[in-house]
Amino acid sequence: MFHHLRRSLHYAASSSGFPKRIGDSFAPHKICTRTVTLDVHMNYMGRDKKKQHKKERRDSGRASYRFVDRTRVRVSGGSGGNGSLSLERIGRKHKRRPDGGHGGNGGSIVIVADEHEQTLRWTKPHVTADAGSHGGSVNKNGRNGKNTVLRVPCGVVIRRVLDYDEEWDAQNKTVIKLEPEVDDGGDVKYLGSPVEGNDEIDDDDDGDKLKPPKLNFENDEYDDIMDGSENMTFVPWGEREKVDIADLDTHGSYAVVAKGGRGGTGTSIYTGRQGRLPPMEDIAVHAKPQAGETAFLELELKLIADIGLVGFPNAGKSSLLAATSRATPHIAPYPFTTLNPLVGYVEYSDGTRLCVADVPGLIQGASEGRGKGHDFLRHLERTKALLFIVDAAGMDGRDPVDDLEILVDELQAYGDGDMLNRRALVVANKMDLLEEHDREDVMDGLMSVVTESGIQMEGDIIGISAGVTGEGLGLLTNYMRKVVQLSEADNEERDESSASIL
Ligand SMILES: Nc1nc2c(ncn2[C@@H]2O[C@H](COP(=O)(O)OP(=O)(O)OP(=O)(O)O)[C@@H](O)[C@H]2O)c(=O)[nH]1
Ligand SMILES: [Mg+2]
Repeated sequence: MFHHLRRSLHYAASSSGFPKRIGDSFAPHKICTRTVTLDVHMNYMGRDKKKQHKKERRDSGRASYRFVDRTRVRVSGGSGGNGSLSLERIGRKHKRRPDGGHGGNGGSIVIVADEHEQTLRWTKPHVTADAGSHGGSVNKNGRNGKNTVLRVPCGVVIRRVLDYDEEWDAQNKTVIKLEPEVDDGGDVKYLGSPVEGNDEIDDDDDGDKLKPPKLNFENDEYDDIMDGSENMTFVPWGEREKVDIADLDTHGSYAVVAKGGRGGTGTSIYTGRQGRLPPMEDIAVHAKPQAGETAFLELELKLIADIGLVGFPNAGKSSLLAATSRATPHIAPYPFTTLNPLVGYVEYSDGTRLCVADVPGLIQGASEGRGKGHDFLRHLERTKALLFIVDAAGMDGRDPVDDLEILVDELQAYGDGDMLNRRALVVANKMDLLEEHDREDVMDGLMSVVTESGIQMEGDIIGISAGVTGEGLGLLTNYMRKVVQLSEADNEERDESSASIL
């Protein structure tokens, strides 16, 4: 059938002055043939249609990407290539000239902060870099393996989970690999395998290939093992010691998290040396490449925004972001409409712009983790200023003054308690629903909370209507810029004073 169609196309093409044969190098002819036959395929073959449909569905899902702000990944640098043991025969004599090339080095894994990235989006649990290729005869050195670059958003903290035989050297900021212990009997054992009577540890009984015990979390043995060994250092992933190895907070900052292995040395290193070659066994030892480093990492994103919105669910945070920036957050009259932090940019006529983070609503007990409080508060840690927003009309039967008190208490209780050591704005939203005299009461109530608590408020409390009339938004955006400028000046001053102390 298709053959038939192609032929008719062929005739059509030839009659219109196109080259005659299918597969001819003349481009228009090729294009014409391919597009038309593909269309026909789609009509007659359901499979292709299904494929396209699937692709469309996939693409439509991509538009609203999944926000991931915490992930675990295992990274391994590539191993080096073997050095070549080649010896070139010279003439007819039993003379050999070493001509083996060196192995290439393995690629490393590099994590780079990129301002165009929004989320920790790759999902591979184990990322590896290219291995170096082997050296060859005639002095051919192996190619170095390519580095694998992982792009992450700015504000990612990289934590390394220490393995059972690793230790953190805080002074040099490196991970040290511990040597296996050798006991009195000459047996080698790793620090992580002090479990006595576990036959699984050394099943081939050659003493030097001791592996850490495999812990089976599903059966009761695990508890027994943990009870019986006080000095045991082998602990499951989740409970192991973690160390911060990098904080990628600016665009372009990077960290090499797993180095590639060095390539093996080829025999060409002995070219031109006087005397006999060392024994082949020795050469072979040096020709062996190094394996790449492996590391278990935890990546955690802490948004870096100029202003963070702090408020109860339904206070109108997303409405404010939508009214002042080009961001399009979901807005709806039920709590926890926003489930993932979202960033928008407020633009000013002079070209400056502010990055504002809409963080999901906080509730009482958020500082203890209630309502995913820890996950949301984390994103406020690095903001330059805070914007407290309360629902002045109390639409959910809440009281704006109580709300502000609770928010302040929660921020105070979170982490080191330094959340409130930054400048802030206090905003009363939904003012369109209030009568004139009610407005004054609310403002007075909020003001008393501000004076009692430790909020470093800039200017007055601002009344707005983010979702309906838009009143007060112009004033608010001006205040937002001012508060960020003041906060930047504070930070510079602090940096200067700390530098002068040093
Ligand atoms: N009358 C009035 N309603 C508003 C105003 N601003 C927001 N709303 C309404 O309040 C409801 C909640 O608004 P959101 O912007 O989704 O609130 P949110 O703080 O982002 O809520 P979560 O995402 O659940 O934390 C929506 O139904 C809005 O239409 C306002 O100024 N006046
Ligand atoms: Mg919201």
